[in-house]
Amino acid sequence: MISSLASRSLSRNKVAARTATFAKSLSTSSDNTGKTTKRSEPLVETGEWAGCRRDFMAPIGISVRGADILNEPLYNKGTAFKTGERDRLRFRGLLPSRIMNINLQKERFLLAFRAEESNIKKNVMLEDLHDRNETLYHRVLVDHIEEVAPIVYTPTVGQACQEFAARFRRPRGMYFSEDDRGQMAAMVYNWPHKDVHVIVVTDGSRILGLGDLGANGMGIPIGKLALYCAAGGIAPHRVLPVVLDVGTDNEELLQDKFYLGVQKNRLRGEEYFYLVEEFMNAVRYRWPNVLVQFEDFSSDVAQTLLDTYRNNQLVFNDDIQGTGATALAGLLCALRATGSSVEALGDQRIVIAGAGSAGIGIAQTLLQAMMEQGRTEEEAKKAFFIVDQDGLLGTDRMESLTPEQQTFARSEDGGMALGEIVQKHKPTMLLGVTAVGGLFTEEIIRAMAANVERPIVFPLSNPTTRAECTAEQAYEWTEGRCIFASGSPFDPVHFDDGRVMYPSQCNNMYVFPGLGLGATVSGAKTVTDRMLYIAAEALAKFVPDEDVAQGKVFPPINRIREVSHRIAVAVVEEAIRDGQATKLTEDELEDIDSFVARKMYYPEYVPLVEKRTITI
Ligand SMILES: NC(=O)C1=CN([C@@H]2O[C@H](COP(=O)(O)OP(=O)(O)OC[C@H]3O[C@@H](n4cnc5c(N)ncnc54)[C@H](OP(=O)(O)O)[C@@H]3O)[C@@H](O)[C@H]2O)C=CC1
Ligand SMILES: CC(=O)C(=O)O
Ligand SMILES: [Mg+2]
Repeated sequence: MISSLASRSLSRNKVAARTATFAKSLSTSSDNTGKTTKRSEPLVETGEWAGCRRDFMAPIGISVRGADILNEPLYNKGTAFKTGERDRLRFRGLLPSRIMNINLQKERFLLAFRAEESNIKKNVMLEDLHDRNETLYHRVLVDHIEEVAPIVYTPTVGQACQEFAARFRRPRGMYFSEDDRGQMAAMVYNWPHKDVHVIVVTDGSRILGLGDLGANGMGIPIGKLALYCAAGGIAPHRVLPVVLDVGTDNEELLQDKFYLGVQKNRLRGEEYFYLVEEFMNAVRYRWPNVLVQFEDFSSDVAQTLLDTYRNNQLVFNDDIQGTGATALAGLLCALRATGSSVEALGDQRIVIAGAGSAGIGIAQTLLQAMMEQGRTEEEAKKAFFIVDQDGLLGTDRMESLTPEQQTFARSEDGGMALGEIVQKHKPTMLLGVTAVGGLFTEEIIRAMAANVERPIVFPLSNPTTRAECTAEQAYEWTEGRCIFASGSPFDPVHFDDGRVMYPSQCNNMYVFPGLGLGATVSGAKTVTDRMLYIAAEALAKFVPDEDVAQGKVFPPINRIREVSHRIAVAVVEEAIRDGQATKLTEDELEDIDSFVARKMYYPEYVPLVEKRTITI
């Protein structure tokens, strides 16, 4: 598949183009918000990845005045404000005299951060920084993403959501509830930033594998958007986290006197969909080109919402589509690790435990990939064994299955339990998206290992407590033979004989930032299935053979900006092929790598000027 897709990609030598891009990207600069300006002298190469670092920054014109600037996290630089700027912006004397640079500020923050042992307290420290100084916050994320991602994202974000009300200090994002019906188009103007590019919205109904957390689910859009900025290069003033607060069916929250959301049972049926529709119209009214990412909606509404908007608005569902693309990339690399061709995907026997948003999203994406490789749908479907709480999806219960699940229902063995399926059908791949921690028992994993030399085991549920098995268990029960990737990160596993196993993280964080960047900078009108497929292909290609040989089937997290750049370029190219790219000029079309690189926000301090003194 990779080779067939490659032949369809734009006809140019990408390696040569990337080299040329580096030189070219150095002769333009950005105002740190993606706006580019021409410059006559090239910069000195910094040794950093092309497009990431720039030593010239156009000033930002701000309307905030004097001391208020210090309380505005998007502009605040704290002790890094230089003397001239303190004078010019009229807050000289309000900061201690010593002037630090961003690296020293970061060092100081990390010292305290690393001294803290509790991950949830680390999350609070980071959120406090987010609320004080966004540039420094994002710089910490960019430079230390591997260390910090598990704190702002899974697994710690799960606990942050569970304790959201108790830890609430300052608001971030927007909330829309039934009481706001009829007001939403006006309410969106309360958001202080006029150029929003990406919204991540949840209704809190299925937060990771933790169930219905209602309005406490706000932690998820905040965490996802932090990754959009740090990993995907979307500027922080261009993202908006949203909770549709339609109530909760979580009894504990309904009784909790400190719960911050609407304390009623969930809105359902027509009224629910009307509310979502009003929200979608409102955001589209103020920001016509905004990308809306649906996140952690329970499966009874997730597919319907996606189908309602996917063909005429710029939306995607991360749990269905982003996860599908990510899993496809990981499984293609896993095939490489077993010594098989990626074209052998359709020859696999794939058991997916979990038939909800993620399980069916993965199955649909794999099915599409097999068809790209030349299988018919009928042939490709035979590879799948999908299991829910009632066992294998079978044609004997078609009427209780969704249309998407029906595609994968098998005529034999309907209702068969997971363990029996593994014994009887000898799968080569076992994926878990059930949110049931420990579902992959020793017996199941040992049965996989008895049938296949290199079993592929992906327990993808989040957070860590919900993983179907741990990395240590999977490696131990397969004598180190399995290829392992999990939704939340696990540490390397050391065997007594000196071998070290490297678990990978298979999480949609590898896809959504680059996908969103590519879709927004190209001015795409919709997110097509093909864009997701191309994103998967770009991600899979990013993993070098040396890593694959060690069983690593995803790139290291600390290369996520490069991954996002690569995915965004591929998405832009696909948007062009598909006639979807509405924003690109001739110049930009000529060198897409450079264009995308220049659009990526990089967190560093830019000069600030009061708006009336300069026209920006
Ligand atoms: N790694 C990643 O990037 C991602 C991970 N996820 C994770 O995947 C998990 C599921 O998410 P999502 O699909 O949206 O959730 P859903 O609630 O939509 O689906 C869960 C599915 O698991 C099934 N299930 C529950 N218990 C069992 C069991 N004991 N045996 C077999 N199947 C069972 C449910 O069956 P039934 O319908 O019968 O109840 C349902 O089909 C979550 O933990 C989430 O965090 C999600 C997206 C991305
Ligand atoms: C990763 C993700 O999107 C989830 O667990 O829901
Ligand atoms: Mg999710």
